[in-house]
Amino acid sequence: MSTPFEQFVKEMQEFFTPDKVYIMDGSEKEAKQLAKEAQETESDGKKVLKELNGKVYPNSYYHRSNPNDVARTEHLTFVCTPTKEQAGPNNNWLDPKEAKEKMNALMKGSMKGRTMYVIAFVMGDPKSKYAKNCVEVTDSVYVALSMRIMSRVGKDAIARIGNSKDFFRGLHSIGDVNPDRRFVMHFPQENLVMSFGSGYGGNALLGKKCYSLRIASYLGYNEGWLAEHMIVIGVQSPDGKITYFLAAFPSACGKTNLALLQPVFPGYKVWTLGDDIAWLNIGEDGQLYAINPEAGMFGVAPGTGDKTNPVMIDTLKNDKFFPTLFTNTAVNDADNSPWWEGLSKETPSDLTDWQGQKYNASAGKPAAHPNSRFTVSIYNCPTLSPEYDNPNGVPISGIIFGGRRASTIPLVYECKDWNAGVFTASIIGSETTAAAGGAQGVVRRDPMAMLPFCGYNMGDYFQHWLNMGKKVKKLPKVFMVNWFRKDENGKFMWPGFRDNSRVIKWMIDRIEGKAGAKESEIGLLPEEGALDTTGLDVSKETMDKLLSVNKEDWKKEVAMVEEFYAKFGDKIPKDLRTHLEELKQAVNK
Ligand SMILES: Nc1nc2c(ncn2[C@@H]2O[C@H](COP(=O)(O)OP(=O)(O)OP(=O)(O)O)[C@@H](O)[C@H]2O)c(=O)[nH]1
Ligand SMILES: O=C([O-])CC(=O)C(=O)O
Ligand SMILES: [Mn+2]
Repeated sequence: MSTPFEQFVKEMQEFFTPDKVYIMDGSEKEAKQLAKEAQETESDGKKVLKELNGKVYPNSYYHRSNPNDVARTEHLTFVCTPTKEQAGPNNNWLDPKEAKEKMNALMKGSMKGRTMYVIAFVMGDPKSKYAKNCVEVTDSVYVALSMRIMSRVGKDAIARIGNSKDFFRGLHSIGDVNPDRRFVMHFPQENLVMSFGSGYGGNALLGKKCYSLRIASYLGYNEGWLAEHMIVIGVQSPDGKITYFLAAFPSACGKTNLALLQPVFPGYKVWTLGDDIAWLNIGEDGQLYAINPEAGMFGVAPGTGDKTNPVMIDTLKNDKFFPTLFTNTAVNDADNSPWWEGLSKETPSDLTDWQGQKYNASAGKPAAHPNSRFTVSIYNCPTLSPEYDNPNGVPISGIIFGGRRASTIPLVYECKDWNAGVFTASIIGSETTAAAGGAQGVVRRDPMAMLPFCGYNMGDYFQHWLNMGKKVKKLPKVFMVNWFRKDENGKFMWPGFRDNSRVIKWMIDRIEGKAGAKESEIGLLPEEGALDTTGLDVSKETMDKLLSVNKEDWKKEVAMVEEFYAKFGDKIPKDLRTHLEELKQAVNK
């Protein structure tokens, strides 16, 4: 008798008709073999991987994708629930039967002439009761290697699945990378995703956004937990105490940077647990606990440098885990190493750009794609928390929400209580970034930084957040931040990056009841002098502006929120409507 896993592999082989089937064991030896294969394999007119200079970044390989396939494609991403209402206005919807017919027509036989890689993986530590079993099949060796970095792949996963039928099924085929034949279809009720026509992270590494956020959020809704677009960090203060935080910012708005933060104050240290996804459960003691289901980081390269994020540079230079991938960066031909804007002050003279052309700086375009990324194991991170693979996760004392906003949102404020925090998170607005295709810099609502990732109706999701608050014993404090406010000349007013530790320090002091706050229309702002600006090169006037509430701006904000809420009709919980009404009155007074 074959196991359900073996039966699934057989079914997939019959469906995709690849020339070869390869079941990954997850070993380093195998990864080296796959990297070799990738350097010999042609896909979309070029070799899948090119080896980079191992003396600069150990175990590093370069991948250049099709220029039409460099980011998530939200307009081609669907949640296929029995009814449209279940998916909600936050998702594109297609009837599951129709979606399958569409995908079957594209995917049947699509692996002819290729190898089908079978990736059994666990999201979360295999010892954890919160971890989930998954299988992805793909015809992309780049995806297979990326999944090895991002999750726990191979033998242990196959053993954990055992004779169970209960595992996520992810079907991925890169097809001919034609955007007209590209779709990412989610079937939450069947624990299934079908993805065709893209090799890009969020579209193709199905354990990431597709499973650990869209499908998992739906599971969490039914099972009483939360799957969130959040980092997990422990912040150690001089007395040795570690305070655990979650932080949710929309894509390309600073999560990875905060996750690897090097504080400016002596005696403070950030311990990294996760940089993109957190699963939140209520522990036996009634507290909120978080695990990071991932095992790697798929991070934005531009802007990452010695000054902004020295810990990430050390991570990329670590030789612990094989391999590290660089996708759509530029290449410095002087030493065959990856390069991107912000890595060094000077642009190297001998660059090949992300599209494989000799770089000409005078054309005014960046050499690396704005959404170029590295894929690196979290075990390479020198600040990895010893609690990272604690099967119970870590107890959370603070939740930070944020967005990218040139105006309106102060540098930081605290929400009065849990429900005010849920309300504040539900109205987050953020300027769109290069992490998703389409126009950039447009303010849109992105509640909890989950707009593109919530696998069900966001009205129900807000209610689920409120319900969780009723069950958690010692509720975390909730904060809102904005690192991206700009002055009249379009310059960032706050230096950001390492200086963000100043804001975190205030939060710890608030949690401990040591720092002051003053009431405002939107929540609690740091009291005069409560935010430590020692050694900071920002004028008092700028600081005051950063911590101010402009009622005219907020009137416009409220109007945008009303418009957003209206899309959900009576699915918006009453409590959130009341909060909105109160905010409206406060800013109109
Ligand atoms: N001005 C400013 N830029 C920042 C700050 N933190 C991060 N950035 C920049 O914002 C971009 C995205 O940052 P990341 O930390 O990679 O974003 P992320 O939230 O992890 O993104 P995803 O992986 O897409 O979910 C990078 O170009 C960073 O250099 C900050 O405090 N201030
Ligand atoms: O996986 C991805 O697509 C990259 C990412 O973190 C995001 O877009 O939020
Ligand atoms: Mn993300």
